[in-house]
Amino acid sequence: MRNSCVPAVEVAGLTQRFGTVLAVDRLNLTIPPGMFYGIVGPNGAGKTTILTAMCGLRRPTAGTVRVAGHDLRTAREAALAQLGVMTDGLSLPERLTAVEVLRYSAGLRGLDGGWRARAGDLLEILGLDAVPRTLIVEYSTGMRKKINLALALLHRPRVLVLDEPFEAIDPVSARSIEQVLKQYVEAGGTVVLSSHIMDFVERNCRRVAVVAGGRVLVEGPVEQVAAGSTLNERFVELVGADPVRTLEWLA
Ligand SMILES: Nc1ncnc2c1ncn2[C@@H]1O[C@H](COP(=O)(O)OP(=O)(O)OP(=O)(O)O)[C@@H](O)[C@H]1O
Repeated sequence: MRNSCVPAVEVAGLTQRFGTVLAVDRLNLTIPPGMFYGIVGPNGAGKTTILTAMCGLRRPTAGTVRVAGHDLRTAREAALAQLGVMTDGLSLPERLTAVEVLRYSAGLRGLDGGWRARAGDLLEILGLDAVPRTLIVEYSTGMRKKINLALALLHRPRVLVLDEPFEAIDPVSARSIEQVLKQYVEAGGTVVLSSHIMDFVERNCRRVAVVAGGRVLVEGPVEQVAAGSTLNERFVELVGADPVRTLEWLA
């Protein structure tokens, strides 16, 4: 049985330096299980860096990350077993087809035969079943995103970490992915995602963290963070948007 008291993800004092750049600054986040959680922020805010540390893809300068109670430093294997990850930085076996990649991943993870039915469902929902012979190397950006999502879900992880899941995804596929994520959360899974699509975050996420300069500006239930405006308006207000001066040379 899943322990509903243990946070799905707990980030404490997370700090990431890249030379002189302080990308994440002593960040704390606690994400309860069964949560649809959004991280938003302007370009360069630190979202990808936070999610990368959350998935154990980079060892942070300081701080700890626990996934379903397992510390990524001291119980890495147990923590990673709970995670499904979709981020652009992951490399794929380029000379395989979608089914072959999924079979390869199922083998690496030692999954039982149930993976085949799940793979079939995922490929159908994501529209990748229409190109069964296409190699990954021939995939478009959006198709790569979709196969990464299928790989992230194949082993039925407890926590799904998605960096910009809708970037380069067409609107029809985006709707399918949104429905899959909703089902996943309804079934008790936790989604943590970064996005610039405020409508999506407002529609689906129960809690949101607005980050800038590697720090959390505000965090809480989406309606509370939006504080009577749309999330988009509140975001602009929090992050600060200077008026754009007139560019005479455009005339
Ligand atoms: N590998 C790296 N080496 C050096 N600096 C990095 C590296 N990765 C990120 N940074 C810097 O860290 C800061 C945070 O970057 P990050 O990619 O996490 O932001 P982001 O919020 O995901 O931005 P975006 O919305 O544009 O994707 C930026 O100043 C960026 O230049």
